[in-house]
Amino acid sequence: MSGKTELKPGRTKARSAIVLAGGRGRRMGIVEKALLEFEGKTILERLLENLFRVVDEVILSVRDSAQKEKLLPVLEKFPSREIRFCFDTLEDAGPLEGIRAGLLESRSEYSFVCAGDMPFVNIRVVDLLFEKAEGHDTALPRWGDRMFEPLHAVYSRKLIPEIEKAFEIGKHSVLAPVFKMQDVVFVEVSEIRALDPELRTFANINTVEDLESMIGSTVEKAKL
Ligand SMILES: Nc1nc2c(ncn2[C@@H]2O[C@H](COP(=O)(O)OP(=O)(O)OP(=O)(O)O)[C@@H](O)[C@H]2O)c(=O)[nH]1
Ligand SMILES: [Mg+2]
Repeated sequence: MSGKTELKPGRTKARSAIVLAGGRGRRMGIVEKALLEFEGKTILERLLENLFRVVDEVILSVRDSAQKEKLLPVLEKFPSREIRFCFDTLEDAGPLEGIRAGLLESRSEYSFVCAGDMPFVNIRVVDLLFEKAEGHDTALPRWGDRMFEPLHAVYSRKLIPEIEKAFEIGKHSVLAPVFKMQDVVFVEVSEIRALDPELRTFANINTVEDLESMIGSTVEKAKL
């Protein structure tokens, strides 16, 4: 473990992050959303910069090696960081397959999972989720009774067998295996708001207009 992270320099337990990037960005017209660029940086570069302030390694969960090649140039900006790729086994099975591959690759008991189309992930919120998850199975943000943020949560490795079981019975929703775990800690959005008043940490970009309205300027689409 590097021990170089900013928020908890003396931390002894390794932390990983899994960035899901294997989607096809269909709503945007098939683009690599992680490579959308604004104010001189891609979403992926922003995410890596932020995440490495609180985790020791980042796993990029992609669909295949062709996609890996497209993301590789961003990694050149992080020469001393531990960044690895993992690949889907099931094709087009959605984020749950990406999470499974990521957790299998992770060297830590706990991993923060986020979507690769979240440009504003807040490291203090990530740190809070790791703290809440410690000694439990997951820390899952919750809005009121029914809405959750399963693509912005900390999971223990115990999720892997639950994902396998979900696939066996044809379930692909991320929440299905999460709710099979015994000890889920819910983190209320009101608590997260204290660290990130506008809750930008959860913002994900599904259309170019989403992003342009958030940043108030135009966005460059990466060519495929
Ligand atoms: N590894 C992996 N990641 C995925 C897969 N499907 C979606 N994701 C990722 O999960 C996150 C949430 O997915 P969506 O917002 O639906 O993204 P998307 O699938 O690229 O976009 P649409 O095609 O427009 O639905 C994104 O970061 C995706 O890259 C998949 O099959 N494998
Ligand atoms: Mg999305």
